[in-house]
Amino acid sequence: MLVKICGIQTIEAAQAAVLAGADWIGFVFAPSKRRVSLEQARAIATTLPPSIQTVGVFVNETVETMNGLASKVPLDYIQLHGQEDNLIAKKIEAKIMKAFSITEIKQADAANYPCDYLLVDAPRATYAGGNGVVFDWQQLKNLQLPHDKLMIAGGLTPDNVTSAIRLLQPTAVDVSSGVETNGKKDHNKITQFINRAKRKG
Ligand SMILES: O=C(O)c1ccccc1NCC(=O)[C@H](O)[C@H](O)COP(=O)(O)O
Repeated sequence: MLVKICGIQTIEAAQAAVLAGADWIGFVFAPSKRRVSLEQARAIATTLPPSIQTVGVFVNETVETMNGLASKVPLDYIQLHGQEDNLIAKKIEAKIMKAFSITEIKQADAANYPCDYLLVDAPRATYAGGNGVVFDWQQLKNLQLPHDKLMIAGGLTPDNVTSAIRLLQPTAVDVSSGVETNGKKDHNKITQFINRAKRKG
């Protein structure tokens, strides 16, 4: 099981994710309480070992801005978290995670989207993502999405991640709010989440 810890804003939180065995850390460049600047993301990225990959999260951003940040941070993946169409994805100069809200996803659109991972998230709320809301997993189970590209998110926590994995059999899981305490990344929760997702300890 691959794990992405999203909304990283400090070197300490990034190191906790690295130590716990995360596969990706996410930097949010969209409107969010977790938004980071290019400089913040770059300062964190320079401390990372090659074992972990970086993801930049964007919502309906211009291709020029996304490709610019991908080369400057640098970013291994761009996560398209808005209503970006296939043509946008084809112009991205990084690997791609495409996020779909469970209320907007259409099976054919998702299955044909040119991306490395299909991320299914909860409905948009205050922000496009990172709202800590669980959706009805049965709705996703009813869609026929390729399991080898499937990533799930939306209100996952150390307590529910095992059940979500058992039911949906994704390749990867993604979390932000569920590994925070009082709005800050909680290193113990990061470790617990990753251990449970990867069935360690
Ligand atoms: O995390 C954010 O603040 C955010 C804001 C705007 C767009 C996307 C955002 N996050 C994207 C993610 O990949 C989150 O990990 C995902 O939405 C799950 O978040 P959560 O429900 O808080 O675990």
